[in-house]
Amino acid sequence: MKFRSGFVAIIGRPNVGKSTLMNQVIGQKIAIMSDKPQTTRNKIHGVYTTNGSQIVFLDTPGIHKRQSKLGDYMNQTAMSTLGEVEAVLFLIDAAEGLGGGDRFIAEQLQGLKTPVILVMNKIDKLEPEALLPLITEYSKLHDFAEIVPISAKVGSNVNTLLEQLQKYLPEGPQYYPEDQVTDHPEQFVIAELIREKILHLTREEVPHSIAVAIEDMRAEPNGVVHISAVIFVERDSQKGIIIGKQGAMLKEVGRRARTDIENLLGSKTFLELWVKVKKDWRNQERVLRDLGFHKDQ
Ligand SMILES: Nc1nc2c(ncn2[C@@H]2O[C@H](COP(=O)(O)OP(=O)(O)OP(=O)(O)O)[C@@H](O)[C@H]2O)c(=O)[nH]1
Repeated sequence: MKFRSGFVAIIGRPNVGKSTLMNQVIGQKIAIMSDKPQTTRNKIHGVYTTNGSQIVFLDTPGIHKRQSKLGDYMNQTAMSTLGEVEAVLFLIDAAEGLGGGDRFIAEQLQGLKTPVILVMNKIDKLEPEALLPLITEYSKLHDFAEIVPISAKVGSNVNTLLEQLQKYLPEGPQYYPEDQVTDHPEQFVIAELIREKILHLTREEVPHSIAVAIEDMRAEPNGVVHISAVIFVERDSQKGIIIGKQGAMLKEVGRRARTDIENLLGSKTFLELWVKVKKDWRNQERVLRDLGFHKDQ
């Protein structure tokens, strides 16, 4: 049997469970999960390899209505990906039902030749009898190639989804070694781990308008990895919240992030965190580029 391989894009509103699905498929914590929308901002390749096939997942940022220049970048990155992949997984939150956000995405899919699979996620939160009417409703949005209800969190029906996807894979090479699950540099994952801790710990007080940049990362001769990271916020008040009373919040962010980073790297880590205010960074194109967002990525 010939080897089959291909690229599959995951799209959907923020918070529908794209990262959770990616993690369920790959079985490792690479995409970052949070209860706050828009935590996934760069494309993360998750690679799923079996004996006869390989699927490279592109975890595209949430396609949503334009709000700022950052929103623009996210949309463009996502849309340009869709024409180049074997299939698109359009994830929706079945527990929330059909709303303006999903309709907006469906509109963007008009004219797209790539097969789109509607993945109805979070069915663990749904009464079984609610599923069929929901399928009927969503079917009107687009001519979907398949409709697959799943629970990414519990893992139900995820295997069926993977089996369905095999159909769309052409004969092709094994792009990545089978033990590789992501092609993102460790530094990106580390920055996202730090961001995740801040979002979790500060809850509603700090919006998702924070960015983390790894300034320096090197292994000391004794094997300890020294990492220096800067947390960018938009306002002095946000800086105060992240630092906390006598630095307590920043210390806790660092403690939790370090634990995860040590697990990721498999070595002892010294983590240094700085907080800087960059006013209105989300609307400054140059700053966006400095932080690694590119329109043509
Ligand atoms: N009950 C339930 N919760 C889920 C399921 N999948 C995801 N969630 C939860 O939904 C929230 C958002 O999940 P994420 O995977 O971060 O969502 P996302 O689409 O990657 O979000 P962005 O990165 O903002 O685009 C988390 O709290 C998940 O635990 C599911 O199948 N069932």
